Amino acid sequence: MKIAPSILSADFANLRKDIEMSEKAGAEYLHIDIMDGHFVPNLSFGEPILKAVRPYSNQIFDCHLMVENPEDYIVPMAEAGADIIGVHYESTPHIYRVLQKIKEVGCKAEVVLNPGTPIEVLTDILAFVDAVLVMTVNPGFGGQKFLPNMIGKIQRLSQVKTEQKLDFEIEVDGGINEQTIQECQKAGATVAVAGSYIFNDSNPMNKIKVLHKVTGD
Ligand SMILES: O=C(CO)[C@@H](O)[C@H](O)COP(=O)(O)O
Ligand SMILES: [Fe+2]
Repeated sequence: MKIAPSILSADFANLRKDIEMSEKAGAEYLHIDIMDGHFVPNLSFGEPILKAVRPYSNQIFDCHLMVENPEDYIVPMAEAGADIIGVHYESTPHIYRVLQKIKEVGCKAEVVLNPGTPIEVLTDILAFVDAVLVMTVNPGFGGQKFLPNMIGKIQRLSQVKTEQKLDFEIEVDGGINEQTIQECQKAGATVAVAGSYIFNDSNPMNKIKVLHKVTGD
């Protein structure tokens, strides 16, 4: 499985060091949580941080937008170095337009679902997206407990993917550790975000390696 360390739980005073460590440990993605204090009840950081760290990593920059009016952030994120831009289905009445805009600027288009949003809302856009991010906690904060009900949702999404012979990534985000990552993988997830599990440990590099190891990489 591909691993996406979430810098929300990194040491902000030593961001470059943590990012370089995560690449050295073999993490394929770097997960960047952009929160505006409106769509979710928390503020994180914006594209200046992305721009500042971009020169120090060759990882795939996976930007998870938790903002209102996501269309306003697509061009700034792409210019700052995003590779994948994830937009919440719940954050716009025009999800298809926003996903189109992401592709127009040359990034991969990812749609994100809150725990309470069923996969059926994606029926008519699944063939268009590069990735679906299934939130396995309520968005807004790191360090929350994995919601086990989300396993059935990942399974159903994976089943649709197989039946329709589609090839989007299935990403999971929230409460991922060495147990929950294996349950998500069995259900069909292909990418896992992990924040507090990695960065709250005294040996974060080892934690990234453990996640790869338990998922067979
Ligand atoms: O998008 C989010 C939270 O809204 C995440 O990406 C968190 O950063 C994951 O943190 P952990 O649950 O792994 O601590
Ligand atoms: Fe996230």
